[in-house]
Amino acid sequence: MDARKYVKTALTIAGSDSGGGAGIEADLKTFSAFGVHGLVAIISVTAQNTQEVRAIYDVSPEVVAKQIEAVADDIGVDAAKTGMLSNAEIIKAVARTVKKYEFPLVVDPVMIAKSGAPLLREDAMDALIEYIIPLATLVTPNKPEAEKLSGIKIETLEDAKKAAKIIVEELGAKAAIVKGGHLNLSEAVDVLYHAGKFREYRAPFVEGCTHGTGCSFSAAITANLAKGKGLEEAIKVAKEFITMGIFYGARIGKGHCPVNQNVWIEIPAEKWRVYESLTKAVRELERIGDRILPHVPEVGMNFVYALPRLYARTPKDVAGVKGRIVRFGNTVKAVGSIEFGASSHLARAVLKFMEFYPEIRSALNLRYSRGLIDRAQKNGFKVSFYDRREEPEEIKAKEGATIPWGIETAIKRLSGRPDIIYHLGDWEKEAMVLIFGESPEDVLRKLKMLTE
Ligand SMILES: Nc1ncnc2c1ncn2[C@@H]1O[C@H](COP(=O)(O)OP(=O)(O)OP(=O)(O)O)[C@@H](O)[C@H]1O
Ligand SMILES: Cc1ncc(COP(=O)(O)O)c(N)n1
Repeated sequence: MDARKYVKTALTIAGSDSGGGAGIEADLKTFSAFGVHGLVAIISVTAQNTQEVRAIYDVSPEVVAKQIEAVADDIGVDAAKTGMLSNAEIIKAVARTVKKYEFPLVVDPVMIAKSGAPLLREDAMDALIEYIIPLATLVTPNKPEAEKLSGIKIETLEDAKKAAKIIVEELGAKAAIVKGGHLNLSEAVDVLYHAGKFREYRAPFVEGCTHGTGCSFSAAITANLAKGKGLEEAIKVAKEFITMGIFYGARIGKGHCPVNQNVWIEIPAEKWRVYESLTKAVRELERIGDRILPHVPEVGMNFVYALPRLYARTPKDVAGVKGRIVRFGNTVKAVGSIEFGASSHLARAVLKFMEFYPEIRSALNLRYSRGLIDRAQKNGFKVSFYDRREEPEEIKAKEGATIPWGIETAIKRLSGRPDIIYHLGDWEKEAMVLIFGESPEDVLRKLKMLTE
């Protein structure tokens, strides 16, 4: 068995961005996110950050060609993309070299960086059109790039369609997708012209980070082509990938912050870690159920664990026990399975806590008793509380606002991070003790100390 055939490879022919947001760096991270081995031919070194491009140093056309040949001859290329190509001599060398091989080629016709710096010389535009576009399996221009290539002004979706068609029928690309990031529409719509037909890809406009969107989007398409997906399917996956990457963007630097390519694998991986860890802890809780029994509230107990702070935004990002944990004979039992979004109250308590202390991602609730609080204090835990009778009217009137208000009030009351927050209840509201910790294991450790 030759295991090598299970590893797919994608090549990026592009410039390096020292800020790690766009170019070669964005492409490699994207390839990794899709489980594809990344290969590179660096055409230029840029000294760049989120605010500006400070210097550009182009690699010689011969060395660019040699990089492509070195990897294609030995390793093999399942799909390739181009990004920043900088000058006409590099463009000609790239065209001459890729022609010798048969891999699909995605062309991202990078012209100007988000920060405003030109990444393609004015006099290289004709070379791009003459030598590179006809070799493209797909061209991925944004609005200004599509205007330059097609020669028409783009304001509407219809204009974007016309431009995509011109790039295919007049410039000789196999397909073109005009991206809607710079179009003033209500959604981020990209229009593909392929095999004589149009297809639209839509996603909501999201707030986040957009440096390197074009690079990551075209790299995601390339990675999926390398994995053997058809063009339209590869674009569909790339569109999902880029929307998530923008939404959970890496908020670094003082200028345009970069897309977060890690999200694609990090969220599923973290979800699994959370699930495994909470499952183990709930099992342990059931094992020591006899001593927990007296502390189970009338409304039942829950045990929650949130995704890391960057990904924890709503109760859907927090795992808990469906149907809660209840008294059962002489022990306690989880009613349902562990699911994300299974808890509302406790999940909102943890989400609020994480705004102050991002490392505290887990919590469990017990019935209040003076004895528990005394033992907590004896064990050296930091204890705080809130009083529902002090809740402002406007908070009371807002659905779901009491718990976040309570947690914030309790945290601000104390100097330092609480381990435990309690409240004494109110009309028809049971008094409760909440134990917080970094992980379910940490919460269990505290719980054991309180109930020994
Ligand atoms: N705010 C946003 N929300 C959702 N999708 C977006 C947003 N901005 C851009 N996109 C999408 O991201 C992809 C890249 O499009 P964009 O037009 O930003 O490319 P670009 O200008 O070449 O990117 P860059 O120059 O930053 O590398 C497209 O699918 C586009 O629709
Ligand atoms: C090396 C390199 N390649 C491409 C871009 C375009 O990305 P953006 O438009 O997001 O700045 C860039 N800034 N740097």
